[in-house]
Amino acid sequence: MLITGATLADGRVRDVRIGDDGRIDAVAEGLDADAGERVLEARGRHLLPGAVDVHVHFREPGGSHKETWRSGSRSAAAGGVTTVVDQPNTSPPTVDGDAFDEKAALAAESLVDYGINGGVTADWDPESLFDRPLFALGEVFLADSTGDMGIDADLFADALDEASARDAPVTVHAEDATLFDDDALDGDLGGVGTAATADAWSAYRAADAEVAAVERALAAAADRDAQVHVAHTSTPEAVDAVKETREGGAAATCEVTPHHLYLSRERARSLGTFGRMNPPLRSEERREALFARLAAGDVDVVATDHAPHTVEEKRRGLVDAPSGVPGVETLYPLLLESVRTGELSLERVRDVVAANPAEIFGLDRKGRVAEGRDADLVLVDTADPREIEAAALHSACAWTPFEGLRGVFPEVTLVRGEVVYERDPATGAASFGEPVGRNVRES
Ligand SMILES: NC(=O)N[C@@H](CC(=O)O)C(=O)O
Ligand SMILES: [Zn+2]
Ligand SMILES: [Zn+2]
Repeated sequence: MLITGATLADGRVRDVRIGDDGRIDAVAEGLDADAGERVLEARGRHLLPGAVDVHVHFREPGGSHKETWRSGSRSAAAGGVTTVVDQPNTSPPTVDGDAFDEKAALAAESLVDYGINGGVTADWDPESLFDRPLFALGEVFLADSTGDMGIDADLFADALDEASARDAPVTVHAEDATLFDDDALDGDLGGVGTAATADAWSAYRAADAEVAAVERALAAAADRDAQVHVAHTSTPEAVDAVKETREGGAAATCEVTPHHLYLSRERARSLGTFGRMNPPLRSEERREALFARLAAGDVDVVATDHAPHTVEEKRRGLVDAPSGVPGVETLYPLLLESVRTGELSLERVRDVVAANPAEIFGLDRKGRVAEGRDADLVLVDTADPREIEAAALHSACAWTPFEGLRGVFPEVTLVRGEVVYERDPATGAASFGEPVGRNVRES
């Protein structure tokens, strides 16, 4: 295939040839189509690297009423995400080789490339996990979240040792449950769907509880020479702690989610229990400070923590509703809208969703539009925003916390040269390709 006249993230206008092996053959000017070669005319549109979303929950095995590998990967493809990394809090949890194999068989339904993370619980089996093409350890839960996989400091230290011995990164969910404010959940919470409910959750899983856990996790990892990636940092303080640790010479990176960048307690009042997630939404002041760090280049990765639950589940009262919001399909769209409005540079967005996660996790064929890399590509008209509406998205959970915000959505998404998603710009009609996804740790 030949893609002609595309604008790259750095502003260069180039033709891009994709070889039969699904890799980028050439990025150059003035390439001519070979006989029989498919040509994608891209003039006036941007060609970006497919996003590498290192934090999704596709729910299989065990939660297919919330999401499946098929529905989740369709949602990813429609949002320009070409690689996803699935987290271990499924049922059964991915804590040993058998559970890994069960998940890997289901992931064969994926339209996009994927990694499968291994989890840590009291009865995990590192030997059999690392025997498999494991992506990384994580998310290792330092407090309970969906799946109740919270572990103590000793087990976390063991996990760091096991990972460090094999040069495997460790993604950590850092909150300290001993610092949660139980009083926040007492009294009248105002009922389902009200501002009081979401506010109570944010007060309960307090910002300090995250910052303390992040600092401790960074220190424990540095002591053991382990590579640590802090998932979903919701506070500017935690982002700063990661940056300082890295400047001190340790291998530490942070990730921020779109919901912590675009929603806050003040902005998401109407979400009620639909706005409950871990770590929770913070104040508008903290959100702005987090966004400023993204713009300044202090955020390493933006990943979604795509955590679908059904509308029926999210409608339960504050204490019973599960934590988590979907987001894999709106990652690139929200960030590209911020490019359109001048808040972020396109190169920054490319780096935090594609180039950086690929580099941090050692995916040397992903994350860049360059010769020799996999042709995981997104074609998008960056001047054409649409209103985000759940009805037009593809997650099985059928709702979005970003309803009504604007997003810039892909027209075409390619995984190793195969078209996995195409949207007719005139009618908006979506069509999907075959499940070509592969485990990125298998060559
Ligand atoms: N973020 C969440 O609130 N929920 C996630 C788990 C997690 O990432 O902690 C889920 O799997 O539902
Ligand atoms: Zn988490
Ligand atoms: Zn998660």
